[in-house]
Amino acid sequence: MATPSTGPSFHLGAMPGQIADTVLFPGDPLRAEWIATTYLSDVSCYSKVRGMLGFTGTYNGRRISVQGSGMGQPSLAIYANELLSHYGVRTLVRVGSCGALTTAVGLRDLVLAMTASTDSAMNRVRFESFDYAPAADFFLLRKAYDLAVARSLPVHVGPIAAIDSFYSEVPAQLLRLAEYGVLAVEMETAVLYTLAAKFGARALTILTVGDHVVTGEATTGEERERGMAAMAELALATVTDD
Ligand SMILES: O=P(O)(O)O[C@H]1O[C@H](CO)[C@@H](O)[C@H]1O
Ligand SMILES: O=c1cc[nH]c(=O)[nH]1
Repeated sequence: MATPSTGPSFHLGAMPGQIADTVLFPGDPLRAEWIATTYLSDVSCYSKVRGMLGFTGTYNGRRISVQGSGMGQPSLAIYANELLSHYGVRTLVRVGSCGALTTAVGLRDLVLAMTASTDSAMNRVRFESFDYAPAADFFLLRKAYDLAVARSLPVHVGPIAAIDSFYSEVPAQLLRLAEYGVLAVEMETAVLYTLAAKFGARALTILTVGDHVVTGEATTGEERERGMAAMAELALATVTDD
């Protein structure tokens, strides 16, 4: 599907130029609104198309946008494609929630996703039988890790899994992934890293543990919408600390 060459893209209501080259990218559009209104100055909402809110403002003098991606790889891929190809975005930092797969990672800890395995068909279609390995931008990852350590945040770096089914029919598969060192599960990062690579852009996923697959602990919906300050502040520092 082509997107118009001028004017707004198919799924975002912004004119070219209204979106910054650096975008924070939460799944939840209300988390996007919370981050934008809490941390950015001179904020304007550039898109409400389908309720997938997007905002641009400034942070420490730098122009930053915050865009909801929706849940799952097909949804995120629509917005990532348009941000990268139509609006010239160069840096995407997903700020999401995840389920921890190991007791080494606690509720509310941060996880920086080094790689993202997936059961999604999106890359199988793209690469046919070849198993592509979606990976974070090394420099964003290193910056985020160093800043997290300097802030004494509970941070973990490692592989995650981006799976299509929140309500998995094969929970044993999550245990198998954990045996192979996968720290956490969410639903978007494999295609985010793939599309950033395709467009020569940088991407990183920073996650807050919102529930624990092993212990059954969980945060509230309210906290997943507006209680992820450490993650939002780390993401903003990562993209503005040169
Ligand atoms: O909190 P967000 O960023 O939406 O991320 C996680 O939460 C959603 C599932 O509840 C999925 O999108 C998953 O990846
Ligand atoms: O995708 C997700 C997000 C949070 N918790 C999970 O178990 N899965």
